Amino acid sequence: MRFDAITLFPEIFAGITGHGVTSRALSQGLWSFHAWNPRDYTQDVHRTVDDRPYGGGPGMVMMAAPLEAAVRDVQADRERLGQPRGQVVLLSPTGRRFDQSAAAQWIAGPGKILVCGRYEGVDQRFVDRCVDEEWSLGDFVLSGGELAALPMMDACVRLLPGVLNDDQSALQDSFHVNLDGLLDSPHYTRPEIYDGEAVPEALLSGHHARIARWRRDQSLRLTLARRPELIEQARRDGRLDKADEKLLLGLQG
Ligand SMILES: Cc1cccc(C(=O)NCC2(NC(=O)c3cccc4nocc34)CCCC2)c1
Repeated sequence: MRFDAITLFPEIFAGITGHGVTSRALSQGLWSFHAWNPRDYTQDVHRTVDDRPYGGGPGMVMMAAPLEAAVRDVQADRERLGQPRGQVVLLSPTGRRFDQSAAAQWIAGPGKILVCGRYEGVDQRFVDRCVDEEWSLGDFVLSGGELAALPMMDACVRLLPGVLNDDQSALQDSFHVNLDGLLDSPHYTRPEIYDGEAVPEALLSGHHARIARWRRDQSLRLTLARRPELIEQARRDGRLDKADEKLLLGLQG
């Protein structure tokens, strides 16, 4: 899988290319990454990439020409290497909401060309001419599209075969970080007593059935409290057993 990013701040991508499982996967050739800076595609001495918005208003807008020139260069590079074209994605607050199923869709394809906006956004003529899809990380204000691209790329790379080892990928199965769509139960590690606080006794018992029951109960309690809609979904999917329903009945009264 190949990711390309069109970005004024390529160093931001060190967040995943330089650290952790995604960095190792990169060096193992399980995916590849190329950053392309629109500033390298300017013609003027000041290397201008932004300008004031027509119609007035605050801030600046990224100009179409440097962005388009960068995208065309990426496409030429992919073509030169005999790689498939790949969709041009604009990270944007007006885009489709990214989620785990989107990550699964993305890795099924040849790899996206991610256009990261800065300032107030990008010239619409660039969007109309070059952008195939718009995707959003969520409804909040960000300083740049890079800060949405990173988590999306991370979610995709983790799904690639060979990136995670077996037990890590077991956790990876459902995006609630839990095998059955509920929120994960609390985690503990050494020391057994931390500043006077002990580890729940069930986890020290060595009884696997008892440990599994404790973890399940904790997941149900936490999910009921924070994401009750996931309980309903699990119920509809028939993923709650009698013991689960008994506990929930006790909690919901
Ligand atoms: C809710 C809202 C409404 C209007 C503007 C903004 C806003 O934050 N505008 C600033 C920019 N935001 C994003 O790119 C961005 C933001 C949020 C999620 C995203 N998912 O992908 C890219 C994303 C656009 C150009 C530079 C950064 C946010």
